[in-house]
Amino acid sequence: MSNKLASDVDFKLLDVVFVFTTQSELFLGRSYKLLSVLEFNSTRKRMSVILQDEEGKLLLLSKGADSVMFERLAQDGREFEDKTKEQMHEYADAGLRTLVLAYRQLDEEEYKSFNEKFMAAKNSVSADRDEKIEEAADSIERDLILLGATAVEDKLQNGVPECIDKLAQAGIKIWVLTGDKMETAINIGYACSLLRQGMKQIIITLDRPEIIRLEKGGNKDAFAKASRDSVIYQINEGKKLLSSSSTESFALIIDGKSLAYALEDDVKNLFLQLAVGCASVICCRSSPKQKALVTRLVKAGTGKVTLGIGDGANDVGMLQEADIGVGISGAEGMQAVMASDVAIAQFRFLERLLLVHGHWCYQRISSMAYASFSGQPAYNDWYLSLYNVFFTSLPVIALGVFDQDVSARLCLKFPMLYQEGVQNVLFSWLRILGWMFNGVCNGVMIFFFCTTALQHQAFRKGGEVVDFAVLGATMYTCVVWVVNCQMALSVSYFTLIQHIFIWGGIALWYLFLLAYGAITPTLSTSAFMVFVEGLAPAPSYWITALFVVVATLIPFFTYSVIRMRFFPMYHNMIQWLRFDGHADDPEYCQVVRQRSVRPTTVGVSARIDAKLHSQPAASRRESS
Ligand SMILES: Nc1ncnc2c1ncn2[C@@H]1O[C@H](COP(=O)(O)OP(=O)(O)OP(=O)(O)O)[C@@H](O)[C@H]1O
Ligand SMILES: [Mg+2]
Repeated sequence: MSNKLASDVDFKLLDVVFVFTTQSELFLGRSYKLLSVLEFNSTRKRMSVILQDEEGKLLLLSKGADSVMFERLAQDGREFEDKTKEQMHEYADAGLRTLVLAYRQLDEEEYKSFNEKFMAAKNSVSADRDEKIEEAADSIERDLILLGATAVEDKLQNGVPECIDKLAQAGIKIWVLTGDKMETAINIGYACSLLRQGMKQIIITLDRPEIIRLEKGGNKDAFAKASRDSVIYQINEGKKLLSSSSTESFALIIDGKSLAYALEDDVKNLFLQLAVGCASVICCRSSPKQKALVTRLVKAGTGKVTLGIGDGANDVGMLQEADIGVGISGAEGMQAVMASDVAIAQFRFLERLLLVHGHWCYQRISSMAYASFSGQPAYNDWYLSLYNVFFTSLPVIALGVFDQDVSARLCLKFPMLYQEGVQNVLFSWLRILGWMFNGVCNGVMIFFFCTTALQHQAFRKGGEVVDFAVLGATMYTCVVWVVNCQMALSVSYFTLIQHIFIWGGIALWYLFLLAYGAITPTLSTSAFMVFVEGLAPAPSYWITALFVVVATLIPFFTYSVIRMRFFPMYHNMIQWLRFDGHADDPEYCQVVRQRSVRPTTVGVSARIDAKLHSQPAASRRESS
């Protein structure tokens, strides 16, 4: 970095320039006592110190951005104003970062009253401490005498233009939000190829003669109104220009003062429309808050995903507002890195971060979205172990041992039913796969219903949201209910044992939760007190369980009903006899018999059948 001083700076300056290091020790044979430091921040855009020299003279020395320093000069302190401005333009055009230097002599009284105010502000612990300090500082940093300007070369990091080029090719829109002066920002825009010759620049600025005249006039209201109108007018002009040509590409450059008006509620959408239509957008002299507001505007206004990248404390708001904040660690301290989601060491690494890792992650997450690469089971280990043992096994055993789809009497009455076994219609692969499919569907439904029902809201009265243990236990409750209820739906013949097993299995789950949750947390881990303190007092647990269970049962229930009603198997038809009370209606029984899996060829019934068949078709139809 090279430090250059503006050439016409009064040589008195040499005495003061170096005092900006915080030591109060001596330079050029003089010693100064450092009395106060008015710190820099990106909103103030300036920094001052108050010194006392050997003769006891009090000096306030300030340095800062041109936009704030020039308006703080005294009427008689502007001797070098035009010359300095001219030279600063030159420096900024060359891409250098400029600072304006100014000073003022203070008298004892003034310093004393300032110091009291300043110390009180610094020592205050109220929420408006910063505003108080700012106010105190503001009151003394006035009526300054211009000394000159410095210019510092602020080099782009390696590989920035190439990186930006790659990102642009990837279809990413790039906005530059900087605290720098407009000329410097434009120059840097060229250096990193965001701007190029032949691109039409739409510049929105309040650096216009009529506005400056009003500002000097001192009527604040008139000035604010004129500024606002001017910004709206310029935005509208820009939009007209934009719509007049579809082939040219445009760059929008806006300074901080105009941005303040452009971000007002009723103007911001207009501004966004203009900005979105431009190929590049550069916001200069923006404060940290404006950086954050612009990011929010883009995020909310376009619905696009935003990424903020920055290295300084002035980027923290923006990094936190953006969907993804990337901090660059380096010369400007650690604030940006600490506020970021991802930290990198150099800007150019962003290329690899997005184009390589971004792509891979996207592709991986698309197939892993819900587990997020985690092998964490949703259920406590003991829930899983006891699933087959206590909560769901007994009804299955009861079904396997006791179930009767058709009563003994009907089995005997319709011997053809036996053919279902001989022809093995019930043990088909399709049926087995169908049951598996049913299981998977139920699992998926329970998971997604429960997570969506519970995820984004307060779970209990106190406003607590669900944690993993509560979510797991809720899902498990639904699983136990669904499995047992499906069992109840599949059972054709209820005995007391079936009832005890099915409803007992469900009751056992709650008893288990109570008992297991009551033992020490070292053993019960995530289930500790989960029912007593977590689930039971929360109405949302009971409501969720009720609705999820009913909803999950609907597909199975619908399937069973449709199957039974429209595509009955032979035993289903016989079951109907029981339900419809047709069991003793000989004609109906005859119809059922005729629908059997295979026609009978020998025996008494076959003889009757054969006889029926040999009758004329018309009378047969009658008899049916
Ligand atoms: N230590 C300082 N003392 C006085 N003025 C400063 C100091 N640092 C920066 N400035 C002035 O304040 C302005 C704003 O600084 P800020 O840190 O917000 O942004 P920046 O560093 O210029 O740009 P970027 O946003 O790209 O980091 C600078 O352009 C400069 O003119
Ligand atoms: Mg900076």
